[in-house]
Amino acid sequence: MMAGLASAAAHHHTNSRRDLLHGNMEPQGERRDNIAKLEVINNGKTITEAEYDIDAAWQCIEYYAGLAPTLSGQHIQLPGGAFAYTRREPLGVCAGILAWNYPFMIAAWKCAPALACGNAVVFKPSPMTPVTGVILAEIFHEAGVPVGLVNVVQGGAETGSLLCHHPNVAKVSFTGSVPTGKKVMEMSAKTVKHVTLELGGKSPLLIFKDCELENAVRGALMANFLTQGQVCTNGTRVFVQREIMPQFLEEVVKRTKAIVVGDPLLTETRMGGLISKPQLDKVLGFVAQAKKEGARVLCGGEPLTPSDPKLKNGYFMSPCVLDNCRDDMTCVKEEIFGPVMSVLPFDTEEEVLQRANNTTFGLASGVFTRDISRAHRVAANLEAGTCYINTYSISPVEVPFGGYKMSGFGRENGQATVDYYSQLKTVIVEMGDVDSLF
Ligand SMILES: NC(=O)C1=CN([C@@H]2O[C@H](COP(=O)(O)OP(=O)(O)OC[C@H]3O[C@@H](n4cnc5c(N)ncnc54)[C@H](O)[C@@H]3O)[C@@H](O)[C@H]2O)C=CC1
Ligand SMILES: NCCCC(=O)O
Repeated sequence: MMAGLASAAAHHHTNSRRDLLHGNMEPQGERRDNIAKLEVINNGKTITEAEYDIDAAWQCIEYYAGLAPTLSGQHIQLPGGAFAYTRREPLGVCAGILAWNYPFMIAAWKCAPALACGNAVVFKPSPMTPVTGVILAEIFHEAGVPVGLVNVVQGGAETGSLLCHHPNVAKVSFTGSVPTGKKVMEMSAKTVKHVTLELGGKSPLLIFKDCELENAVRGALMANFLTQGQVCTNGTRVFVQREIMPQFLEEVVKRTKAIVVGDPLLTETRMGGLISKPQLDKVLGFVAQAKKEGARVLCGGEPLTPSDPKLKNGYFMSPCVLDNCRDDMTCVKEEIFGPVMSVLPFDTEEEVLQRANNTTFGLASGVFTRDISRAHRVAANLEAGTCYINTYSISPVEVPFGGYKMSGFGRENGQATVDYYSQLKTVIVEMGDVDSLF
């Protein structure tokens, strides 16, 4: 199969990539609503968030469709009239191994730049969420993408491992946990594949006393409770300057308690069910461990059964705010991947920067302050691939997304991603006689 994909990629490269991507890719109206509903059923996130994800997916495809015709090389003049130029060429077959938290959107994040750079794609959704990735592939097909250029394989670890070992796969782009990411890198090393790893995080959110408190509270909620807290960039270590801790906690707890948890297909619902029973048990286990280590549960952290009988077998829990946290606690050190916010007091900028960076992760970070100098100084000093100033959790397609440290490497979205889905060929041209020592 991979040889066929490689030839599809070559054919695609010599045709107009922009035309392929510009074929009617935008799912509109009823279709967009249906994909969003399927995403809810697939994943458990709310319909409001799922609609956002579907829109973000086609924005990504539109963006790379626009970028495709701008890809170009460089002309370099050499002594004596000789010159060189570079060509940006595809890698070949790019494999995507996906997580379950953003099934449709992440499939688009992996396909769009790969296709724009002239590659073929084969991606594997998580076995927890196999549905909507297939729809994306169908949309590509309907839009005129040649057979063999975008492919979906279903399966779990074994299928993922086959992709990482396959000699005709040129690149693997992986989204998921750190332990699996390490395995993907190791397996891909055997055939020296290009690798992008989008892994986990334990991101810090720094809230200074001079912040606009209302926005800081909103930011902290967005940083913790989207998609039931199952978001890799989540700012789950919320450092709050001691002087404003009481007001901050009062507001955050009041609003966390007001989050409507329940049927994710209803537009008024703000939190749906977690992905699986094991995930729910794992998250509740983190809350239990936090209590044991001295954290105080200010709200939530309990399994929840919505009143609607059809939801009785769902994996719901009440969103949780933990106070009295210390940096050495398990809930502060490990990625929980559930709706659990840990709040920590701090006194000085220097101290909080040192504590914020004291982690092996480095995916995202955030700062709320009205002091513009502080904001940029803190952003420069935080060890993370993204730093939000006075906002959190947005991932516009125009902007590179990816990690530092054990949160991974390579980038998705933005122009920078072209570097990770293409390779440069240098062509050197002599205009005169060959200089020879022999
Ligand atoms: N930071 C993030 O974006 C994510 C973090 N997680 C964390 O990871 C934990 C485990 O969740 P999983 O879905 O099992 O994550 P995972 O990282 O094991 O799986 C992600 C993807 O990798 C595939 N995979 C698993 N083992 C593989 C292997 N040996 N070779 C190649 N592919 C393989 C899976 O089928 C899935 O498509 C969660 O509880 C959560 O804490 C999970 C998903 C996303
Ligand atoms: N805001 C996008 C996050 C994507 C991810 O969790 O993989």
